[in-house]
Amino acid sequence: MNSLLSIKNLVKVYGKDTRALNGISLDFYPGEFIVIIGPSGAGKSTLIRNINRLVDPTKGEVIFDGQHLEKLSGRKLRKERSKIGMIFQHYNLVGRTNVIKNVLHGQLSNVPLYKSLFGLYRHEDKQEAITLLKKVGLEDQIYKRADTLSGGQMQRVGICRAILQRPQLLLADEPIASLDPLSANIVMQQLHTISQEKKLTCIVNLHQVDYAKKYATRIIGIKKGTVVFDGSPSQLTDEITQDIYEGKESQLTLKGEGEVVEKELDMGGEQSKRLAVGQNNE
Ligand SMILES: Nc1ncnc2c1ncn2[C@@H]1O[C@H](COP(=O)(O)OP(=O)(O)OP(=O)(O)O)[C@@H](O)[C@H]1O
Repeated sequence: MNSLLSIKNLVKVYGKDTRALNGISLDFYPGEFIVIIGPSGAGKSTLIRNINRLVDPTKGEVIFDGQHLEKLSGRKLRKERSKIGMIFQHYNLVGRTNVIKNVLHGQLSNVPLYKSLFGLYRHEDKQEAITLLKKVGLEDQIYKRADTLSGGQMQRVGICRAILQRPQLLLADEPIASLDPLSANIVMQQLHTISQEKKLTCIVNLHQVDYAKKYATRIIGIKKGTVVFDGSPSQLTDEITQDIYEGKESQLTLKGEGEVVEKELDMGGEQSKRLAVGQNNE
């Protein structure tokens, strides 16, 4: 099967020396529900944000639907981006606007500006927005202002908005991190159900390993900007999980040419150790 998204030797360095991604290569296939796990600072958000170019890669390739996204800009980039839906931790809704209009914003890239300004959305889009909102149990909230909803309800609106965009790929950056356990479970369940129904490829960053095991078709473990696990939920043993999360929180920094230094953040900040650097690392 051809991959929908292929990432090759992706490196991201923030500022002068914060190395968030350390040369990641991955292929993602149609219909996969992938959960990315890893400790805080591992590079999960950076990886997701490099895919849709919310963050620009320092080096490497992001090939989506046959296009090199790292090389695109302007209209071409916007066109490819419109095929990638995004769900954010803090929902990113327009609070003073009602729920259905927030969902219809998902279609903005396909609607001429003057139409969106006057709220002239296509009938079929409105119908689909209502169907989606009913599906996630928000039929009574359709005309309420978004900022009157609970966090869990807001995230379900976020899911509907991303789906109405009719994407090929759905990215979710810690979609349940701000929710209570009950709301988190509902949101994960609905995200999983809808993306499986629509046969969407979904990449989700999560801190909760139990949800990863429950919903993912494939789990990727990231540690210090490197893939340390890539397999099925049943292959993710307690030992491997412990290995991914064990150790002190640390940050990779660049020192001079080709030398990476790992700084242990919880040891007063100053204790560093030199790492062996492979051929592919910069
Ligand atoms: N905009 C930024 N500017 C500078 N450094 C950044 C920026 N964003 C992230 N970083 C750094 O890059 C590294 C990876 O961060 P990232 O947010 O991708 O990790 P994460 O695994 O998503 O963490 P968390 O689970 O806590 O959100 C960290 O060392 C972080 O401090």
